[in-house]
Amino acid sequence: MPHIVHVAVQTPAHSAVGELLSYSCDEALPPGTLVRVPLGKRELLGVVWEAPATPDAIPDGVELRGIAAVLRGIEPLSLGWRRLVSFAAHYYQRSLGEIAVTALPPQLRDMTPEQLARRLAPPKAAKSGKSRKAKTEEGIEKAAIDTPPPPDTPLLALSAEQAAVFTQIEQNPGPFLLYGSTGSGKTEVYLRAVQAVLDANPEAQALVMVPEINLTPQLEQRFIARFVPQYGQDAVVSMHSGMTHPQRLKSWLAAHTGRARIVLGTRMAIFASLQQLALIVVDEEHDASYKQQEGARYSARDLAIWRARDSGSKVILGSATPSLESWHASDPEVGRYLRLAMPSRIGSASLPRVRLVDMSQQPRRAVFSPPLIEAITERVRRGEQSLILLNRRGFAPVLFCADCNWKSDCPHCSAHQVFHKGDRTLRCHHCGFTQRVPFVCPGCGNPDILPLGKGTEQLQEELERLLRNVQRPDGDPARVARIDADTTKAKGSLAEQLAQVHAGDVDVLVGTQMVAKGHDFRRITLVAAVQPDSALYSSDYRAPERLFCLLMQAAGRAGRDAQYVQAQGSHPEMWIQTHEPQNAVYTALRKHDYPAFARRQLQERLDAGMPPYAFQAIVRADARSQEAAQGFLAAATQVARDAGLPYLDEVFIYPPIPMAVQRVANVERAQMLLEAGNRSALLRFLNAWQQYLHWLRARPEHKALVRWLVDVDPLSI
Ligand SMILES: Nc1ncnc2c1ncn2[C@@H]1O[C@H](COP(=O)(O)OP(=O)(O)OP(=O)(O)O)[C@@H](O)[C@H]1O
Ligand SMILES: [Zn+2]
Repeated sequence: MPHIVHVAVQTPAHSAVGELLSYSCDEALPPGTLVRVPLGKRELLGVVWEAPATPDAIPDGVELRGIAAVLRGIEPLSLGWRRLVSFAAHYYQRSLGEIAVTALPPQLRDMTPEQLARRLAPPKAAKSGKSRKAKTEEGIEKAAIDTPPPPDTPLLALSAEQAAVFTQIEQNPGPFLLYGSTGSGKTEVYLRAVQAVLDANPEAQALVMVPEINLTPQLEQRFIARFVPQYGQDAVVSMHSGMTHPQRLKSWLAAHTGRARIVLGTRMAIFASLQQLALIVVDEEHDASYKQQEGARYSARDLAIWRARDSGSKVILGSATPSLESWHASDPEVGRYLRLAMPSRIGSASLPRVRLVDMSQQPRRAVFSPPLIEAITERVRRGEQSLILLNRRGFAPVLFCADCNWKSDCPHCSAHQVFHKGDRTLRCHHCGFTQRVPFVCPGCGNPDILPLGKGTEQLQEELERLLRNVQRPDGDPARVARIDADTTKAKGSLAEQLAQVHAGDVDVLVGTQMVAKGHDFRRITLVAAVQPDSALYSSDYRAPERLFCLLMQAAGRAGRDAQYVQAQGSHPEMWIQTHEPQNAVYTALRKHDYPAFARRQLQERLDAGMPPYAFQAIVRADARSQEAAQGFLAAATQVARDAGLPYLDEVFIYPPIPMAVQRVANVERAQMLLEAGNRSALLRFLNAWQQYLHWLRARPEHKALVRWLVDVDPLSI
């Protein structure tokens, strides 16, 4: 008698197809088995979710299609992994199949059992020339194969603070929030914690997550240097979207089979199949890149907490500027996480002195105040490096005609096109629409169109001009470099540019937030934020938190090497040019007082009933017109009321509003905020609401709707 198996498949987004699809099969397939199943005219990858052990009679009149193929050779995915996927699907309001299939390596989706078998076959004896081929593969492969095995770096003696924290991690179950200053040596604590779990159990695995792997090549290198000599090349694998599909499959298989002991990855790595998981590290846990911003909008940091608890692993969240959520959870009175502090920098390095420059007292229109330029000049002359931070790339955010008021608006978005001087283009940073810069004003023919505002390109040009007569100690002219999304498009270029900074080839580095986080620069003694104020006027209640974080992380790049600073007789400084020197964000920053900043912010959140004291979700609608987008949201609210959905009385639904950037690529966007004092009420309501949203979307009166989506625990509203 045939068996019935229930399979998780990725069905077309928002189709009305249910969670699991049923197929017939001649054998009993254990749950977690990878299969290929027919769906319509296609054949898709699926995961057997439920399968009764004894054959079930197929009810009369029901006809089931058969499983097309079983991907043998891959051990079924564990119950733990399936629980994680189910939880994520349920929590983030997506289908099981979508989460399950997107959590698997892309290459598996199109592989026949034969192709997979070939892929899994043991490699033939290495032929000469093979190592050359390996060069084209990136990441750890490359590092491990191209370069001789890294020497086992001598173990650093832990600082007293590191040692105390390490002991706490050994002796407590966690979860831990490692609140360690910039340069306090958090990485070494992670390394020791990983070492401890691997030592304790010869099969144990650790998952180490970073926000963006390309931004932290140093961390990757430290893990390779520490663990590859001990456990071999296969023991450390990466997982991130910059890898090729074959490379991702390779890492995934290594993790799934247990050959990999350490997985280093970005948010996607949270779904790695790790049967012996014993420790999860989430470095820079405050970073917004842990939240996926399309498709299933999951938070890898939050899933890390869930996964650790479910699998009995330890979890360490680390940051110098924790998210307010994690800070609150680690409040001794709340006690959900154990807070571990490392307030001091390694080697008695001190945090930079913060200097606020009141720009209302400076020459009008100066991008760089004269005292800042003087301070940078001095550092160049002494051979020290400076870092200039501006979170806006391009030359100017908009071009403008003073005669007719023409502005370089994007024809497809409610946003300006940014002027890029390097290639003389106008580019929309929302939809990517690019045009040549017009020679004359398209509105009135005036030849004098002006750039308005500043971007990193302009800062670089301005600095080159201001420092043109300044010499480095070797007599060469000062060198100004820029690192942002525009200069680092080519593969490997970021690593190359960072290497130049580390080598001392650059005196002044201009960059966006890309250069502000994570890097262990050794010779930077001055960091300056030239125009940080705009974030103070944002309507998003998280804007001050983001700004404080960014500036504190940026400050953390200065004066990290105590010996160097002392030998130079230098004093690390963080400069902030502002029109609001009295703003609480800056006064807290001045004292490097994250706890004071957090206390004030949390009080405001408590008073206003905002997260972490309340729980939010956003429903967004994209449509051909703003009216249609808002109409869908209004109808969604109405249908929830008409149907008397459970927990509706505990959820506050705000009216629909246009999004801050209302139109992108000719699509109008609207959103609606939901708030509840209780997380499970919000979730239960959303779960009950979902089928109504699908139903509504299929109605003829909403045919102008392009898509709708739910974002649970949104990061920006
Ligand atoms: N016990 C130690 N003895 C000597 N040097 C150490 C020790 N621990 C760490 N270091 C060095 O201190 C520097 C800073 O460490 P690390 O980069 O881990 O800081 P961090 O806490 O992650 O800072 P950030 O939050 O700014 O990324 C590194 O160069 C590291 O090699
Ligand atoms: Zn656009």
